[in-house]
Amino acid sequence: MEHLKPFTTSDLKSLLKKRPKETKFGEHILLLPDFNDIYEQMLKLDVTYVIFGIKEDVGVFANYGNSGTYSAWDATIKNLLNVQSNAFTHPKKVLILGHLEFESYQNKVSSLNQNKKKDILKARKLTSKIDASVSFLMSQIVSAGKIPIVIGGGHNNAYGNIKGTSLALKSPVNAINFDAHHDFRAEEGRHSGNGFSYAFAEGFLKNYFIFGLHENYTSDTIFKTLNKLKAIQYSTFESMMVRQDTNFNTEMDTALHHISSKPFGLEIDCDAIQNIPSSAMTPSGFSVNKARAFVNHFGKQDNVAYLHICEAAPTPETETQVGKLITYLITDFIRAHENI
Ligand SMILES: N=CN[C@@H](CCC(=O)O)C(=O)O
Repeated sequence: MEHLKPFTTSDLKSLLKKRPKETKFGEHILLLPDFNDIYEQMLKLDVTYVIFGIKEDVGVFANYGNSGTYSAWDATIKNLLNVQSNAFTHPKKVLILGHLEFESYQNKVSSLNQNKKKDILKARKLTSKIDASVSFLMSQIVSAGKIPIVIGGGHNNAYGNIKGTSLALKSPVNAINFDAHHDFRAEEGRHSGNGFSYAFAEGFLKNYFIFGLHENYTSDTIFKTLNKLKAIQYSTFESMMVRQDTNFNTEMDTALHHISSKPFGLEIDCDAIQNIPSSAMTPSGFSVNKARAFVNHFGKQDNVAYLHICEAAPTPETETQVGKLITYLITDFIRAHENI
């Protein structure tokens, strides 16, 4: 498959840090022996989760955001492989597939200027090409009966995740989004701020819940749109964590009620977590432990169809912490789902 870079045994060897009397996660995960007909191979494998990365920040650029989401996969994989293999982490249930790489698009975008309208349009066209790869890979994994765990890239990739899952299941799907932003901007060409509006308009997304929307970053027009649509519900960060009109657990239950009657995507935007390097880093947001509790709550649902952790933008100084954060979220998800 074009753009898919396999994760190989030599990649594994170079990242795994073995230690006597310990067994690391990476010593028990599965890899594909070759990359011909990955669907057929996945079908035969006794794994539940297929992990892959998306190395891109084209969609964030196309939405005037700060780049860096390209690096989240590399930061994550070196950390994930080196956590412990034990009764809590379930590595034998995991296939590490590899990552989607868009080198020529990334190079192209590095020569574009966000202040030029025509350059933004070029980046939006490239984003829709990325959509095609993401949705195809997602549809292959979901059709093979597995749960994709998708790491990295901008939130534009929610579109490909939802579309691919919906095509595989031959039905629209629901989604829950832990996010400071609605990502329901106008259909003005694809970017990181309109993955859900495109998926909704095209009939791939049915019920959508935005959890922890920041009131300062949602326009009046968008609030009117969201309030008009029955299929969309939201709770704001301020209503839970500042004014305390409601609370985190009550809102998780409201959200669950809205989305869990059919297969749903679990979308975690790292810009909802306080002080995490991301495309829109925030000094006011949910704690890491709240994010972990959220993943646990939705990860343990029968109908969860995939997990996507996106928008983290690590630097060389922060990559260990970001990799560790994403690893906690991945293992929380697997642990919750295994204990259903
Ligand atoms: N949830 C993420 N959202 C996008 C868009 C934010 C916005 O459009 O305001 C991002 O940070 O890139």
